[in-house]
Order: sequence, then C-alpha cells, then structure tokens
Amino acid sequence: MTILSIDGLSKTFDMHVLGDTQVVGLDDVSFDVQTGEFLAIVGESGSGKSSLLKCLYRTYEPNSGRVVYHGPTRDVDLASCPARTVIGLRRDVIGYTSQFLDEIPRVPAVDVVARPLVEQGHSRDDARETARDLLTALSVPRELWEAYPATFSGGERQRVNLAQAIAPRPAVLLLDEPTSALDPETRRAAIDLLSTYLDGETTVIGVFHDTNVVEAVADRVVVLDDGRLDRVVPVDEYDGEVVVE
Ligand SMILES: Nc1ncnc2c1ncn2[C@@H]1O[C@H](COP(=O)(O)OP(=O)(O)OP(=O)(O)O)[C@@H](O)[C@H]1O
Repeated sequence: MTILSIDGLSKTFDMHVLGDTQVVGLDDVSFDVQTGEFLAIVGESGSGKSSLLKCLYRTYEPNSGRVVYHGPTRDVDLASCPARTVIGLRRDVIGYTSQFLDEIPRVPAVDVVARPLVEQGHSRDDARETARDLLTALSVPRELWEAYPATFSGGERQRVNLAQAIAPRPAVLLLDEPTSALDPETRRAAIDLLSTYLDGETTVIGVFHDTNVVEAVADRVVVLDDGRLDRVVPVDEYDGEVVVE
C-alpha cells in the first residue's frame, strides 16, 4: 500500500544576498513510498537530500508539487495543508530527526528519549523504561542516563537523538544522517535497532552517506542528482554509485 505519493516536488531558494539569484534545491521530483518500507536517499553533496526530507516534514514549503500522505481515514497533501494539520501530523504520524540533537536545557538523557512517549500518553515510568532499553541497545553508558546531553560527545548525543526519534514508532520516520558521528560498532548497533525496534509498521525515509548502511537497512534507494530524481532502485540493484552517467 502506498503511504506517500510525491509528485512534481520542486523547491528553490531565493538568495537575496546573491543579488536575488535562485538556488535549486529540488526539481520536479516524483516517487511513491510503500507502507513499512525503508527508503534510503543518496546523492552527492548538494543534490537535495536534506531539502527533500525538509519538504516532506514541511520545514520547507515546496514551490510546487504534492506530497500526499495516505492516512487511515483520509489523504492529506503535506505540501499545502494548513499549518495546524502539519502540527497534528507531526505529533501523531511523522517523526523527523537531523544528525544534531535539539538541546532541551536541564533534561536528563533518559527523559529526552522518554518525552515523545509521554506525549503519546504512556506513563512516565513506562516511557523511561523504554528509553533505558533504547539507550542500552545503543550502548549509551548507564552513568550518562541521568546526565544532561549538553555535555555529551557528538556520538553520544547522536545516539540520544536517534533513540528519541524512534521511541514513539511514528508511522513515517524521516532520518537525516542519523549515524554520521558513530563509530562502526555503534553504527552497527544503531542499524540493528532500526530493524528490530521498528517492527515494519514504521515507514522510514533516511539520508545515509555510508553505502554499507544503505545496503544493510534499505529496501529501495532513491538517487538524487543536482535536485532531480536520478533513479529509484531496489537495494540489491544499487551499485553504490550516486549518479549513473
Ligand atoms: N535554507 C536554504 N537556503 C538556501 N539554499 C539552500 C537551503 N537549503 C538547501 N539549499 C541549497 O539547496 C541545494 C541542496 O541542498 P541540500 O542540503 O538539500 O543537499 P544535500 O544533498 O542534503 O547535501 P549534503 O549531502 O551536503 O548535506 C544546495 O545547493 C543548497 O545550497
């Protein structure tokens, strides 16, 4: 079943500091996403990967095109729906995480991870238990669980960030380079967690630079080239090339 239909998505940026020139982020990108699949977005630096995720999350308002979310009761065009609909979908349906943790001052790591679960209605104790399980799976040292992530290393912070993103098992999860700061062993643990904790109900669209990660997690690969869609291929047909000449 199709959960997202992306159709003719374009995003340009007006660069007033550059004498009103325009920079193309995305140019007429179209593809469908199936429920429960894991889609990896790849492409050279500047090819539009982050812009695509931000348009799907409506951090960026596209200039044209549609992003239709096929919900259980109705279809919603994320590119044009009212802001209050976006807020509701972000709370209930769509998660997004960049490679950097949004700092929440003086909130311990375990509560940072538990927070989306509490917002979903879970008890604080249950939410904290799940958070501890996730932090354990990602090898975040136990002595850090009650500490503030502001003092953590980049890799520790990124693990807290990833745990927080996957904790509520959103229907659609957008991940922008969630493992970039992790060493190979921790990255492997993160990949394992993505496939074990997310039970096939969650549709994941993720930007990953590491071809090994793409091959380990993805069902299909979306290749972007200079803002345009180069191809969408099953992962076993993906050769690691970001652009086919
Ligand atoms: N907020 C913005 N303002 C102006 N230009 C932007 C903005 N966001 C993205 N761009 C431009 O859009 C193009 C695509 O950028 P984007 O960040 O989506 O690429 P990317 O594939 O994610 O790159 P990287 O792999 O380096 O993170 C680039 O030319 C970039 O400069």
